[in-house]
Amino acid sequence: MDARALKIEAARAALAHVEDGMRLGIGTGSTAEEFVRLLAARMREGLSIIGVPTSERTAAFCRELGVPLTTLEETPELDLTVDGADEFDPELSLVKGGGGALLREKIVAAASRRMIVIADESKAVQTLGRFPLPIEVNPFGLKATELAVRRAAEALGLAGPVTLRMTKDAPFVTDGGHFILDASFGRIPDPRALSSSLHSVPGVVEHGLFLGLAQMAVVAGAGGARTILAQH
Ligand SMILES: O=C[C@H](O)[C@H](O)[C@H](O)COP(=O)(O)O
Repeated sequence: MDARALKIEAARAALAHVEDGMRLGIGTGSTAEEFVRLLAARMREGLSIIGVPTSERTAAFCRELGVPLTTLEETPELDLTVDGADEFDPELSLVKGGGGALLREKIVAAASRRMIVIADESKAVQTLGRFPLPIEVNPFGLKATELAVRRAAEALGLAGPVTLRMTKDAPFVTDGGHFILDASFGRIPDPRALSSSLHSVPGVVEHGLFLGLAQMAVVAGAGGARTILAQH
């Protein structure tokens, strides 16, 4: 199976958990887009849901395919969020934000009763940190915030390049108007400690560690899709 087929497989398995009338958080990224395609097809057969998109990109894609959308202002409580991840560990702690949507993704996941992660086996790790951790920061005071992030990480024994995410020749700007620092710490043995440490840095808007948010992952590999349930 090629990479796209695996994403479709995971998305299809997650779609089985979507019920008529659900208020859905709809993730961002290439795997989430496969979910939107399948969701739209199921809706053409009669399924009725309302979705809250986790990014402008997902919103545009949903509109293109006719998936009805609402906002957290109108619908502040959701039944289920289905989203991709950049990596996940055996406890279903995640790193997200490779596509820059981590802030809205986290707000939407936190507003949902359940979160299902859809991924292929390449995203599975024993310890988070192989994928550089995206940290969303306010553009004001960028250098000072970057320095404080490095110091916060160093206090936990973490080090490595922290780089400003760029598009061609300008900083990448998130849907919220912020920048992203990608922190290559290599290994994050205590994600909870890093999470609270990063949250204490003024200028850090959010980070891509999703802890205790996902209840389930459907992970597609050569032998089909397997389900992982979180213990929390
Ligand atoms: O900001 C982007 C999101 O966190 C994505 O869910 C994540 O990057 C995974 O994307 P993909 O399914 O394209 O690998």
